[in-house]
Amino acid sequence: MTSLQSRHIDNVYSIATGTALADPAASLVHKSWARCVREHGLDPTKPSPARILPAQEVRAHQQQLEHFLRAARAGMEDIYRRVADLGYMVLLTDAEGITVDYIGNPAWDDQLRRAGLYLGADWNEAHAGTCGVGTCLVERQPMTCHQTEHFDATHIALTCTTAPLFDHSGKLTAILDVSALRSPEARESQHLVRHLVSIYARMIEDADFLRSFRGHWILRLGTAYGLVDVAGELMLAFDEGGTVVGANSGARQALAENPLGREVSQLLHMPMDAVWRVGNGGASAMPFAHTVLLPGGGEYHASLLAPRVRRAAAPAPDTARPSDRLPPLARIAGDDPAMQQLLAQARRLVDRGIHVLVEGETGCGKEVLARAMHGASRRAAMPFVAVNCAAIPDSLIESELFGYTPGSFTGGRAKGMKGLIAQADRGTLFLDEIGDMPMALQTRLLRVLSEGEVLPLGAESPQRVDLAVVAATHRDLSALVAAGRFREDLYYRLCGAVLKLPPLRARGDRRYLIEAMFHEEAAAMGSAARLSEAAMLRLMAHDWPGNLRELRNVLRLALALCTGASITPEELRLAPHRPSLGPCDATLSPVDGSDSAADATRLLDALQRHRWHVARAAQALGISRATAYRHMKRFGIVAPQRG
Ligand SMILES: Nc1ncnc2c1ncn2[C@@H]1O[C@H](COP(=O)(O)OP(=O)(O)OP(=O)(O)O)[C@@H](O)[C@H]1O
Repeated sequence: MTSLQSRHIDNVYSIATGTALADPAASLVHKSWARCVREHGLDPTKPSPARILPAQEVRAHQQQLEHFLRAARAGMEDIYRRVADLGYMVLLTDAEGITVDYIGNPAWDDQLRRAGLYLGADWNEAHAGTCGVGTCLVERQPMTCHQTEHFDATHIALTCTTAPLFDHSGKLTAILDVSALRSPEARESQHLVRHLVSIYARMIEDADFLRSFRGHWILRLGTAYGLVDVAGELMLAFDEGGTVVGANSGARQALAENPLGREVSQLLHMPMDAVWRVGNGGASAMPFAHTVLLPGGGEYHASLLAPRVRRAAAPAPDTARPSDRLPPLARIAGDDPAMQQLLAQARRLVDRGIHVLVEGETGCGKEVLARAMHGASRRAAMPFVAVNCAAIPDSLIESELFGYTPGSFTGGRAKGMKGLIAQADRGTLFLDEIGDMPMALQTRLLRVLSEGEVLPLGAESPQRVDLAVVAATHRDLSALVAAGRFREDLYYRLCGAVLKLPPLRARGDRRYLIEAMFHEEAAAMGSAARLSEAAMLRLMAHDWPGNLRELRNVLRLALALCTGASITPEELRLAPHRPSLGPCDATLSPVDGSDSAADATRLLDALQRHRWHVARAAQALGISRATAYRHMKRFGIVAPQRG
């Protein structure tokens, strides 16, 4: 033992046992010395050699951190390149203090191994005494343990600088350590190393964070505008519903409260559409950067990273607009406040086992909303089955919905048929025009919803079904209940939550809708035509009724007729606003006689022009097929017999 080691042992002994006064400046170290003696039962007079675990045990520790080690390795190699010439080596331990990776100069292999700066070395304070790794594990903050600050006299030649690494939930996962066998005596010589270790610890954490949440949306916030895309200091990962599922160290520190499970919009005090627009570029002059003020103070620039796993699996076509990358629900509206409120509500309902009723005028996007809720849910990969209760003749609706067993139904298929309800099992059942469902079937549907079982016609035992149900109506269902035409118990069962979709005339995001529909129509037609700004302005200013289908038809027609590179206002066939063939219910919304006559003529005319193809005629009129059928019934229009 050298005289330096003897003096060191005396010093540690007197401070750790309280016979000498601890130095407040070295309080972290002196606190640890006391801990080593009192809690870990270590004896400073008996230095012990470094403990290296056998290879098999090391592998078990490495396996626990398998994915993390890959991200860490890249960071370790990078930092090693910077410090190798100065005589340092780099090691990484797990949360128990076991060295799971290391990089050092192979020429010093023996010395490094003896000193414990080696793979498998156990640097837990309980065994190794005060040291960079062990004490950092206790204190959870970057630190330097320089030479005689070590507890064990074996280690007093070393200098070790460490920083803790945390996972997305704040759990300590590893310690990054940069150590040297020899170093200048002055502790200050390690300042720069300390900065480097802290920076690389954050970089490794963030690389691991980005890897872990590559299937999620990641909002990055940084104080330097030009750097936020490459190095967001704060990162929040969230799902399509806007719920935070991960936060990096920077975000956890800046946000004070635990962000996990909170809604990103609440946390940052910004509406969800503003969060999506960060990724979308919005109308901002700075396409990818937006400013966010954190509740606790501090102004940050933001950038939004879309999920990369899904994009790799289904690459977006070149023609995709930025909004095509948005989650399903965010895609259906622009910055209309009422729509944003409705979408926030819809997001909260997804995957909650609550049946949803969507109310809105005909053609205002009820099915589009239902599909988006399905797309945003855990059921997205399962079927979305849309049933238009008004379009299926009363005589068929029962067998279509519930299915039937072989031979149970005259005129049915020999093999029987799986009903639409069973087809929607584990997915979403969309019941459009629910107000048109016959009373007898309402009773059967109620049983499906309350018992989660469906009984096909002719079957003896029911089948279990797991359904998310979205029902839609353009009628006032509560009035139908009051009129005794809709079962009250079914009404309450269906409207676990009611979403009221505004009509087109009330929407303030027309530019967004027009762009979205134009893009879809142009892509479907393979057209490269653009919509001129003048045409866009004309469309935005038009006195639209409630129906989005009419808008789509105008765009489709303009694209079909367009001969140049862009569509001019003159190429838009905009009908003057007139009452369209609207809801049709004699008791609830009586239609004035003259309008009825005009409606009947227009409907007949459209049906004849489209050779009695009801769907096409309905499309030309801007109404749904179901609405067309209802009006046909109402006016007594019957298709001529074929053949
Ligand atoms: N957010 C949207 N973006 C683009 N197109 C939309 C959007 N919402 C609705 N549409 C279009 O408007 C038309 C009508 O939408 P949808 O069928 O969802 O309405 P609906 O209310 O279910 O109609 P109905 O009452 O007739 O059943 C469709 O062509 C649809 O693609």
